[in-house]
Amino acid sequence: MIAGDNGAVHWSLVVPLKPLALAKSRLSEATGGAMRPRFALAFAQDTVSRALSCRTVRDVVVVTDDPLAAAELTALGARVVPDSPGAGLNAALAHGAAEVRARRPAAALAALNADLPALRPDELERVLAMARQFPRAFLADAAGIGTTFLSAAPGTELRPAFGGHSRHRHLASGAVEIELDGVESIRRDVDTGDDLRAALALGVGPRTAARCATAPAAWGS
Ligand SMILES: Nc1nc2c(ncn2[C@@H]2O[C@H](COP(=O)(O)OP(=O)(O)OP(=O)(O)O)[C@@H](O)[C@H]2O)c(=O)[nH]1
Ligand SMILES: C=C(OP(=O)(O)O)C(=O)O
Repeated sequence: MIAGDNGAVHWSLVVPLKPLALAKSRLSEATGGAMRPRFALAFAQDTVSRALSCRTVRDVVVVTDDPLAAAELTALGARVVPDSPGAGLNAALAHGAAEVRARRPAAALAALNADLPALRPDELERVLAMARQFPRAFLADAAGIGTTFLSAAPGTELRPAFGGHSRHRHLASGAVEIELDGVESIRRDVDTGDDLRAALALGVGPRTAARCATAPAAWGS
């Protein structure tokens, strides 16, 4: 386990991101098809930028084949690796986790969705502090059906089972559910227009706010 000066674990986060032209398909109705990739990029930029600002986050590895997202997220300080398995979300996460452990076998790592534009660093710090107490731990999404965060302590495989009703699958796999009050920003993934309105109510990062400001009537911003 890598510990900082004050004994805090330093985490590697693995963030999966679909090619922007395909990402956030359920948002099309709310944003229009032409704008949807830009929203998907803004969500990822706000997620990665705020995750990188956490004191206990050592690095963020983004798994994506999208060239624009790769350039923009590299500029923010992320390390981008291609989605070489090309076999969906869980294969991409396993690949990202293997990339982290190839460099640092004793890394504490966690998967984090790229669609958390309201992410607050203080809330992520609390989730990470709780997660370090368990071999594997996860946070359910705001709906209580899916998952937005899954961690693996050093020496433990991530074994991601994201997609659809993943909360149940992660519980069944033995991962511990993190039940903390006041971490809504990490649970608020954005799939639909209603999700985006909920994220805006929590307070989104600057790139998502700027994107919503181009259509204030739709988002009330
Ligand atoms: N690298 C990679 N990331 C993926 C893949 N599928 C989903 N993701 C990412 O996994 C996270 C959770 O996925 P979803 O919430 O379903 O996002 P999405 O697939 O863009 O949304 P929909 O098109 O509406 O299903 C998001 O950060 C996605 O970009 C994949 O095949 N490869
Ligand atoms: C990927 C997931 O769900 P969604 O596609 O609904 O965000 C999940 O919650 O595991």
